[in-house]
Amino acid sequence: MKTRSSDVAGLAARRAALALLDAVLVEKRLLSEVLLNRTKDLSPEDRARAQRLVTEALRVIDRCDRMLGPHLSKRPAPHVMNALRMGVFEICAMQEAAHGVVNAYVTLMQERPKSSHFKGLVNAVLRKIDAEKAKWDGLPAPMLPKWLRKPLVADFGKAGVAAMEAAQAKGAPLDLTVKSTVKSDAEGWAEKLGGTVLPTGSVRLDAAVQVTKLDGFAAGDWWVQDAAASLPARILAPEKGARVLDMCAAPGGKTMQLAAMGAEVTALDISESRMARVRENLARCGLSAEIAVGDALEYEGGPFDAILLDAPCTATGTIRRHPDLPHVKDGSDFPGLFELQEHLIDRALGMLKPGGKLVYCTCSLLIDEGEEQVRDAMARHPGLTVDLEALRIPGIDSDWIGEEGLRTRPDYWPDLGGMDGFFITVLRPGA
Ligand SMILES: C[S@@+](CC[C@H](N)C(=O)[O-])C[C@H]1O[C@@H](n2cnc3c(N)ncnc32)[C@H](O)[C@@H]1O
Repeated sequence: MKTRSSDVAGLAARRAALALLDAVLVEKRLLSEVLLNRTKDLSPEDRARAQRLVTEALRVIDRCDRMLGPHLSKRPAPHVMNALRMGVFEICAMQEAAHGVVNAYVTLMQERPKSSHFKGLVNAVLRKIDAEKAKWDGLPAPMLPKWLRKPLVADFGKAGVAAMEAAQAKGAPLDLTVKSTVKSDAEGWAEKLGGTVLPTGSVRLDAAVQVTKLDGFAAGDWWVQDAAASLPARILAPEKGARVLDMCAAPGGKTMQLAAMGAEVTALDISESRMARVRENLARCGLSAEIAVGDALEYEGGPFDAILLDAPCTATGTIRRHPDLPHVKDGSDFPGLFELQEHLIDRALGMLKPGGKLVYCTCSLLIDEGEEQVRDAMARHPGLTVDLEALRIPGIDSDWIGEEGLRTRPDYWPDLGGMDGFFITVLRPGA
């Protein structure tokens, strides 16, 4: 996706955003899989703009379709429909001046023979949308697709799911984990970067900042990590020198927390390419860990004082940051993940020293990947217990802790900007 010499300001980013929206909604590709490749010829500013446009539009695509519905007697081809959606999003949600938006999407329609004869439709519909943009604020919050909504309603009720959907539509702020575990350091960085310290110790900034330009990034004084994602390592809280296996480690946020706490960490992951990011992150932050690439189910190591198993999962707890996920997935690969989680738990329990602990977590909203996994593991491993006391760390509301572990949700901390959905527990094998 190249910038063309004839492009007016903003057109290159819009062209890329539209191509990315096509990739998600038509090709069913995750943004993380296509973003770098499809924006590689753009300037860093245009790439950031394209990413922001498509991500924010995806959060409210449902609302864009509601605005468009009355103006379309039949749905046009996907590329045209996506251009209309981007136009509605820019006019209604971003409050951009309509003439610039209309011109941009009409120009983009003209660039492809198959869409060029729809330029009149795009022009006419977007102008009508501009005339009725006041309706936008009254539209209901976007709903999750049925395949995901149904199991969530069964677990959290309709009101619970509606609260999560409202939180997901708002997006996510940017959270940092400061390298030191001393609270005053988090306060110092919050002051320096214009953020706030959250009850659990992360520093929260406005999401619109460019991370790599911030003070402390290059020096590795902190790294980006959602507040909820920082909890498993805070809960594991290793003693200095403890042998800890981070069993599914890449890209390494939790490895770095554990290493910064003084643990002797072995970071294991099946993906060589993702492991390269762990190496880079450790180097940037001046931290060290033993690196192992391989399948955790076949890994022969240990025994360990503690194991962190941040298992591969549906990532449904991160939809506020990854709004492409519900459009790309359909739930068909979920049972395979649940089975893998079960095998990984069994493997982890077999690598612990007597008296050791397993911190199991998933960035998922599904009970099958959290509470249900714990109940099943207890049935398979007589004597296995949940250490609920270990979950009671500063900033954690005791209402979030159930019999099987700690559950966070996107609608928690509503006044602070929410948090990712996670399930975290501490398991201790019997003697
Ligand atoms: C949720 S991510 C881990 C995130 C990481 N703990 C962090 O905080 O940055 C899950 C990871 O599991 C890895 N994975 C999947 N199957 C695996 C297996 N059989 N053995 C080891 N790692 C695996 C994936 O490559 C992925 O990096």
